[in-house]
Amino acid sequence: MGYEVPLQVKNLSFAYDKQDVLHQVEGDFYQGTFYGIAGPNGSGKSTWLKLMAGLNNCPHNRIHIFGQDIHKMPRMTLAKKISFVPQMFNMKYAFTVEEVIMMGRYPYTNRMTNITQEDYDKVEKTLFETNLMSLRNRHVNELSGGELQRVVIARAIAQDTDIILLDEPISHLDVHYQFEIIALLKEICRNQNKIVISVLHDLNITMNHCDHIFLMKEGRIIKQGEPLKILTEENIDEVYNLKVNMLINHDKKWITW
Ligand SMILES: Nc1ncnc2c1ncn2[C@@H]1O[C@H](COP(=O)(O)OP(=O)(O)OP(=O)(O)O)[C@@H](O)[C@H]1O
Repeated sequence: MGYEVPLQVKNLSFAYDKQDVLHQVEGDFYQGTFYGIAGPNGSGKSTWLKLMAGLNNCPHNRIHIFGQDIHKMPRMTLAKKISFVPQMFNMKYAFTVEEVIMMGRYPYTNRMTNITQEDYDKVEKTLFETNLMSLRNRHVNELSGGELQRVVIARAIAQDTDIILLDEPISHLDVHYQFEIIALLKEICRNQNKIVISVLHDLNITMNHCDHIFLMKEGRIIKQGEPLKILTEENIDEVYNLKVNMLINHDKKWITW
């Protein structure tokens, strides 16, 4: 089936039981582009991301991935197209870091019964890229929150999908790893031509690193576009009810309050 937009969301509304949470959300997503979704708590960011990940029961004909309705895609086909890094995760079992990253290869290994050299190579490369070599044999239930977060991001990278969705991926990371993970996501996005979509609360990171952002409020997209045009003092006041100042210094922009 033909398509013009690799990932397309059209007129998407969604409710949990009787509570309407998303209202006519729309977005076109292209490869090689890093997208941010920002907005206040409870504005529907995670719900939208979960619908795009196929985790919530998506209405028919609202999300198309390479021309196919996500609603009709078999789970394993979807798992080769989209990886998802959730906001909350707990790892109760004593798997090693390396084993958890290998779990990202699940869609390619006939449910882990046929792990090939390609899968081992991919895991090795991911361990290196995400700076997790020194932790590879550690048990994930004994890691710090930040270390675990890097492992879950690494698992998504090893899954090698066209689309990577992340829900606040840097919230537990110190500034060094925040920088490293954002730089890695941008590099993967550019060099491997992926669509990366991340919910981000840090407006300065969103401003300086995303190519395109969606600003949400109460289940609606209020504005979308290039960060510098969207994260204006007026728009931030409208969406967050907060007076901020914008400082622009050469190629860096800072929002302060
Ligand atoms: N599983 C659920 N069942 C019922 N209501 C839910 C569920 N998940 C979220 N909600 C509600 O839907 C609304 C949007 O939640 P959502 O998690 O999508 O917002 P968010 O913008 O990601 O918020 P945050 O920034 O706090 O993570 C909220 O009112 C929330 O209480």
